[in-house]
Amino acid sequence: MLLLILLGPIAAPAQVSTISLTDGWEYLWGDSPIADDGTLVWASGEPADANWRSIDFPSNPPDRNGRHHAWFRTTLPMDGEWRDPVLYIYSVDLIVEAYLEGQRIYRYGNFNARGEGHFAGWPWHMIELPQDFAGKRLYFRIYSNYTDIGLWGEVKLMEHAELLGYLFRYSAVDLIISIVCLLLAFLAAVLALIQSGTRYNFPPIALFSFASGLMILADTQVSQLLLNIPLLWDYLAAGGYYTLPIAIGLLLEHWYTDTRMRLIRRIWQAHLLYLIAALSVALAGWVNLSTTFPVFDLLLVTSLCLLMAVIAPRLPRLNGEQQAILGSFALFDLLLLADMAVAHGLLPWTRVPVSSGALIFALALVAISLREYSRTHKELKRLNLRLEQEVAQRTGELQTLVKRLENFSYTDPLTGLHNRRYFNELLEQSAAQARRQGYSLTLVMIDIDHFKRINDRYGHEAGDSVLATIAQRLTQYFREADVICRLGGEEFAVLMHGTEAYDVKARTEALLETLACTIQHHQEMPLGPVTISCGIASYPLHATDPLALVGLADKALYTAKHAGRARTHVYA
Ligand SMILES: Nc1nc2c(ncn2[C@@H]2O[C@H](COP(=O)(O)OP(=O)(O)OP(=O)(O)O)[C@@H](O)[C@H]2O)c(=O)[nH]1
Repeated sequence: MLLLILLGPIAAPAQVSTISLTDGWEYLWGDSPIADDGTLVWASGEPADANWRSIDFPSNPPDRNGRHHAWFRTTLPMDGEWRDPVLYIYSVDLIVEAYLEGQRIYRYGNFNARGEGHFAGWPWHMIELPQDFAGKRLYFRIYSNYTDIGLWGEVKLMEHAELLGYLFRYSAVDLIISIVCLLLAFLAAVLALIQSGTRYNFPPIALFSFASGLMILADTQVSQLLLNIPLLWDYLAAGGYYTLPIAIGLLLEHWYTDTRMRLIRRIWQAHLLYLIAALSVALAGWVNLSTTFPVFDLLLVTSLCLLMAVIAPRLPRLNGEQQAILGSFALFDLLLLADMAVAHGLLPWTRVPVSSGALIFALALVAISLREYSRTHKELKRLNLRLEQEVAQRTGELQTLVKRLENFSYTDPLTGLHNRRYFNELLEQSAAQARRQGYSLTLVMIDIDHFKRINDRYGHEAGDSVLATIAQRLTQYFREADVICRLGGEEFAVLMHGTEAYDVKARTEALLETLACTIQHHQEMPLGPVTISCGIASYPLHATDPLALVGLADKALYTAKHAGRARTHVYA
């Protein structure tokens, strides 16, 4: 788009010293007789002068009546000084020979002995003229089995050096538009690959942009400078042109779900069939490529009328985007029809800006498709966000669950105290800290005396109840900083930070006294007093390694048991 804007002023046709050959044309139906010396009699004009009739432009004289030969002539103007003069012709239907006063100066296509030949493409023509051409008669011998016969578009006299500039000025915009269309086709094809199932699907857009880009490029006059094979360019132009209704049909098809969809499908299928058939028979040499164009034009006009008849009643019910697509499509159609009318001589010759129509249509499609794409993208983003929130919420719930599970794995279910696993980990950590920071650590091992008897006498449930009560007592009795664990069975451990064994001994003895005075109950049944024995060991008083405290406190507990139970013993 930027290039288009920048090249706008350059592309505007500048005033060059050209002369349009619009006056003094004459025509003659048929082909010239051949003189004894092999020259064409009409090329020098004299014997048949009386039969020449005047015509506004050397194309399609009246009363053709199926004839395939026509001659045209004019007298070259006298004005101006010329250094390297050439005659530029926009196009010729179909093959041509040019003579300047009997001398053949140009030929395009091959004439056989009967003066006939095959279609060789529709390029522009440049005929070099001698410097002294002024006032001389110029003759054109034309053969055409096409609907048109003669020269086409414009015939201009200009300096050789000016011709390229002239062609470029008229082709630059088309060249850029064709590149833009091909680029759009590439982008749409990429989007079609990565994004499927949107309302405005990208494959027909890619096809349309590619077909129109190809058609515009092939029709651009400078394309002949890139590759001088006119017939190839005409095949490419035909391929692009014939593909356009297929792409449009594919695009419109999925707006409908009823019988109209089938009609649109039939239309694009008919065009696909025509594309294949026309190019095949032309390539096989059964017909000239040129003759496939008028048939296609007829088919296209019919298809456009049908499409419009299908779409028009539904127009008010279409959304804004669909209306925009149809608006640009209608504009493009009008330009195509205008170009067709010019090509068939129904309108005076002019350069119809078909390429701009194609560009507007392709850009409208792409803009709308990208909007749709970004809408889908936003929706996806919203869904993603919701998903992330849900995942975060679930993760939070999961973390709570994990925490609870962790608690379970560190808690003794009967007493609610920490279990042996917790004790082991705590001891490891506390030992490391005590070593590093040099504070003391005391471990008290507590075991209920003759617990087996309680179980045996009152039952297991009563035993459980005693365990829970003792645990409760321990919790109440020791400080919050002291960690009480049930190591298993009727054995408990209390780990105390920053305390010495003998301070702790006094505390445990006070506990023993309290317990000795307490009658335990189970379901209001008195069980009698329950006593405990304690073994105490301290770091660094008794061990150089805090981890050794378990063994030492155990030994002290063993001593307390052997000494008669219901007592506390400090490791010695
Ligand atoms: N009710 C109940 N009994 C348990 C539990 N865990 C262990 N026991 C019982 O506790 C008793 C422990 O008995 P012993 O190891 O002989 O010890 P004791 O009878 O207390 O004897 P001393 O420790 O020498 O005073 C066993 O009968 C175990 O079955 C428990 O969770 N609940």
